[in-house]
Amino acid sequence: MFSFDQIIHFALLYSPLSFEDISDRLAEKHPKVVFVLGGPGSGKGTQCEKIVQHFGYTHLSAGDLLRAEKNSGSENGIMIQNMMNEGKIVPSEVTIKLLQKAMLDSGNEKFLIDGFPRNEENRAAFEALTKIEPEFVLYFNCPEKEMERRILNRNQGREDDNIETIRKRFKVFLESSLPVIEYYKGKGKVREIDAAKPVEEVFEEVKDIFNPKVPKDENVEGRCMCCAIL
Ligand SMILES: Nc1ncnc2c1ncn2[C@@H]1O[C@H](COP(=O)(O)OP(=O)(O)OP(=O)(O)O)[C@@H](O)[C@H]1O
Ligand SMILES: Nc1ccn([C@@H]2O[C@H](COP(=O)(O)O)[C@@H](O)[C@H]2O)c(=O)n1
Ligand SMILES: [Mg+2]
Repeated sequence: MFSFDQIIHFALLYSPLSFEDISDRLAEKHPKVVFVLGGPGSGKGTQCEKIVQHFGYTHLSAGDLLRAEKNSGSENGIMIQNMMNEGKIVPSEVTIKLLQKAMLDSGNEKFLIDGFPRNEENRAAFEALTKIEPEFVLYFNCPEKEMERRILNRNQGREDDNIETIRKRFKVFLESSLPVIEYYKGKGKVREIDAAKPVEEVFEEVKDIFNPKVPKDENVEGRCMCCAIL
């Protein structure tokens, strides 16, 4: 037998549901979304895997979804391949539809959306179509030289992990993605992390964000529980 989520998945794949239909179904789930941003190679995917293990989120990488769509032989495949090879940002409606499908498919309500929104068009379109406001934005800040070193050592067979495309991706990050981070800074939503440190040290900082320590109440410190309550 198929689960409710599987039925929704097939319905989305094989019927021309509008953005409004998909958005309504998603809104019913009241999803909790964290955007995960940072330059190419800053460690977004690496840290997302760890957050999933510790905090029960579903990780959705916009880049991974686009790569899967390209490989599926979809009508958008060639366009996605060309954009990725140039480090350019794929039109928002393509990426948002993939994200929405994946969110409905997951059966979860907590999502790490990695590598999205990548530009102002992504941000505004997602907000308009889904009406979802992120809980916060996790920003992995890392020097370009370190990101370049990491990507060139990644060895995952990604076609865009070559020095020519890497430089283009850095340029797009500076020109189009940083302004999105600034936008969310203006709303007090950015949690910035020093991503140049080793993986486990970065994750220590990440954990504090997802699992904030309860601050000690100075007035209560040093008193017994009954005095503290009084
Ligand atoms: N803190 C770290 N220190 C050293 N290497 C790291 C660190 N974090 C990730 N890496 C390595 O750097 C490479 C890039 O990491 P990852 O794929 O997580 O980056 P990303 O931000 O998702 O990149 P992209 O935007 O290109 O998808 C991987 O090979 C990963 O193992
Ligand atoms: N919102 C997005 C995210 C990604 N892309 C394209 O995918 C490439 C790889 O992305 P990663 O996050 O996996 O590095 C990226 O360079 C873009 O071409 C996109 O178009 N829109
Ligand atoms: Mg990644």
